[in-house]
Amino acid sequence: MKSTIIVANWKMHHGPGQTRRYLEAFVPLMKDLPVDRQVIICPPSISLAAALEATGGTPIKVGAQNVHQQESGAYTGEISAAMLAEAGVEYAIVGHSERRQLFGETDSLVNQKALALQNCGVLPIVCVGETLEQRQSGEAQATVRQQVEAAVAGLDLQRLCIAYEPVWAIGTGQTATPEDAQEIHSVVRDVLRSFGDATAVPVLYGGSVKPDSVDELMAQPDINGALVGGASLLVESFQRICCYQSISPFGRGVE
Ligand SMILES: O=C[C@H](O)COP(=O)(O)O
Repeated sequence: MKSTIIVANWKMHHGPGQTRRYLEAFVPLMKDLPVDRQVIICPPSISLAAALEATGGTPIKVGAQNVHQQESGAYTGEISAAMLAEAGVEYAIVGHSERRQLFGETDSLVNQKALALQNCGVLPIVCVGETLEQRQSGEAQATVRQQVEAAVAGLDLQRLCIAYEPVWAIGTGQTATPEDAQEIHSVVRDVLRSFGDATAVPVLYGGSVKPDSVDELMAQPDINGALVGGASLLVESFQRICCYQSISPFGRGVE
């Protein structure tokens, strides 16, 4: 796996036509992408085929935003991990806070989804993060620790990404300070150590990442990439995020 992972989560934006137009403009700009970077585009399910076609033969990968935990069955509107794999999708986000808050996804369900993905050769990007209330009551570390412990059980650490996304920073323009983000990332790393080779797992930061905040965030020793929502919707801002200039005195943390 590349040492820095930049993921675009388009959420419910960009249908197939817009996906094609975006990638026609974006893909050529990635010729200047530093070699240590992996860019992953996660469009809505209906745009996965368009994204796969537009990125075919390029280093850009495509990911889904969700998956169902069962192999198949009467689950109207759902998509299985095997279907994603068959289509050529290599990554999938699971446990995004919007799924947890709006669709009632629990830690246990997130774990089942991640296991289903790994069983089909799709790499899970597992999201964790505390709410504002939890942060203000001093429970940020404990919340994230518990989410990671539950999500990672039984998973192969060699084929996993974690994304730390403080809920209060998502879509608010209020990015965590690099120091606050680093503090939680080191907690994530600590939990991962109890499961195996913690250095194998890229830990991404998400929550109002913008072109002008990405450099400092990526300079933190335990931050190995970014999960970008709003700023990934426009080609120009996402290109600037992907091609950020590393100012890290540490180098990247993942080997
Ligand atoms: O998955 C992406 C995150 O929810 C961050 O979204 P945002 O960059 O719009 O805050």
